Amino acid sequence: LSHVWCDLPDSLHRLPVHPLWQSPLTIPGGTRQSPINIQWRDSVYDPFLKPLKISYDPTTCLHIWNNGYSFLVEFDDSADRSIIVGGPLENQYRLKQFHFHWGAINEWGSEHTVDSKFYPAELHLVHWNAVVYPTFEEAVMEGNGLAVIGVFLKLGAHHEGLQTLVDALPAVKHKDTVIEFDVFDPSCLIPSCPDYWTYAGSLTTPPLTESVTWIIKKKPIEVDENQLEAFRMLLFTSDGEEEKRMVDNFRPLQPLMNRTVRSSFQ
Ligand SMILES: COc1ccc(C[C@H]2SC(=O)NC2=O)c(OC)c1
Ligand SMILES: [Zn+2]
Repeated sequence: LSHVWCDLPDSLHRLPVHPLWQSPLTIPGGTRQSPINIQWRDSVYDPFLKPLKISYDPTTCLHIWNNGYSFLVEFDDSADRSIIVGGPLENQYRLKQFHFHWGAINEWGSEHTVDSKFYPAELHLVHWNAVVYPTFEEAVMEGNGLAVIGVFLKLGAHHEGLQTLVDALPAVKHKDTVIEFDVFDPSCLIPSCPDYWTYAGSLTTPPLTESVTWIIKKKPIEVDENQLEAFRMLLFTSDGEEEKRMVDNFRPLQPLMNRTVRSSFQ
């Protein structure tokens, strides 16, 4: 795919939301692309799925960074201090970063859909298999390299835990800005209900590699309108460039192809 990216005129490469990224493009020959629609009635209960065990150390939190696609909260992943284990996973995986995808309006914004319904936003907590692979970059290229927990956000009550994050966003309004963010426990963003769906998929931004075990929580978290609006005030563009609001940073749905979505619940 790298040849596809490099033979586009530079002007195209510089678009904040790369048309190829937004297109229904799947990796040529890709058989496990993400995101997908989760058809509840087609998911298969797997009694052998374990509960997902989440243990994050809030002091591993490093900074918030606007990378021009989303805003990322990054963690110190130099040791097994913030990890997940169990669920569909064979190994434990280390937390590297979390970020969100959202829409310009509340009618859409999530990457995955449930019975073709969009949520206004979706949280992705990105973990990598440091048991088997020496670096994150290598894990990104391997079928069992990454595990991403997806959490849907729905419009409702104010979310206290999210607000500490929202209060920091004006400081990372522009692409390539970063601020220190040194104590945050992302488990406050994960519903207490243990139910999830899981399937084999991919990154949803370039390099789109098919290295992600997706764990999508059944229950959404509730956030209020002001908190969603705070996401929409971020910019794709750098300071000094013509402002483009950071909205609709989600990839189109990809074909399920020969995959089954399993559920941890009946
Ligand atoms: C070079 O490695 C990468 C590149 C991009 C992402 C972020 C993608 S993947 C996802 O779930 N959502 C996103 O926006 C990544 O995350 C694991 C890893
Ligand atoms: Zn994502």
